[in-house]
Amino acid sequence: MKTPKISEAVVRRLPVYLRCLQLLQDLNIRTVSSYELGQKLDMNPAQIRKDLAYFGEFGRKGIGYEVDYLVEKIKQILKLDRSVNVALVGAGHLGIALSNYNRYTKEKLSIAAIFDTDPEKIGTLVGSLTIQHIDELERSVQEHDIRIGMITVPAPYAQGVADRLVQAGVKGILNFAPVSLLVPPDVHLRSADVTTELHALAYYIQE
Ligand SMILES: NC(=O)c1ccc[n+]([C@@H]2O[C@H](COP(=O)([O-])OP(=O)(O)OC[C@H]3O[C@@H](n4cnc5c(N)ncnc54)[C@H](O)[C@@H]3O)[C@@H](O)[C@H]2O)c1
Repeated sequence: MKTPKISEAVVRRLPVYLRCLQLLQDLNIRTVSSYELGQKLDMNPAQIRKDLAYFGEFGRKGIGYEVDYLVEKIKQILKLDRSVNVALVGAGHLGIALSNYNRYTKEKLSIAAIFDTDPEKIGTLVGSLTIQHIDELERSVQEHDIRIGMITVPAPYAQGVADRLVQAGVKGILNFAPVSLLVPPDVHLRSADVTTELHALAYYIQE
């Protein structure tokens, strides 16, 4: 099935639905209505129905959505029904924590290679992965068909790492370094930053 081009806002909401539905699966809940999903996610049920209707008629009147079916459909839409290999660059405190989390994930999306420049770290194991020198990046991206790069290096090195990931053929980058990066228009860049989130929260909690 060829999926239609969908807005970024919808692409961002689909993983939220997916995670909620997978929690329902864990509880052996077979069907769910848009109203119940809306309650769990603190979202408008009409918005949820609209988002999901965009990809086909998943729900049934009076029954709602079949959880297993919807999980599979959303995975298909997000292209999570096939393997997505991720490279992690920077095997420091944050990089190792993220790699350890990776070992418990049920998804086909997983960290397939880890890189660093520190000679003391290269050759050591993180779970089942051996930390490789950054110079192995290009070869490894080809070998493992890596599509996404995660950057967990200190800020001054992040742009250089992004450039290498792009050069190697990576099409998505998740940047954790506290710096704005430049990438070509065909590369999707997202940033995750606990500090800016805390700064924004600080505004709301003052007396
Ligand atoms: N987004 C967030 O919420 C968040 C939270 C914590 C830390 N951070 C950021 O994540 C980054 C890593 O933090 P940390 O605490 O893990 O640091 P760390 O010093 O423990 O680890 C950084 C690692 O990057 C490696 N490195 C340095 N230059 C490299 C290069 N050019 N190529 C490959 N590897 C290289 C280092 O050898 C080291 O192993 C920093 O930029 C930090 O500011 C972000």
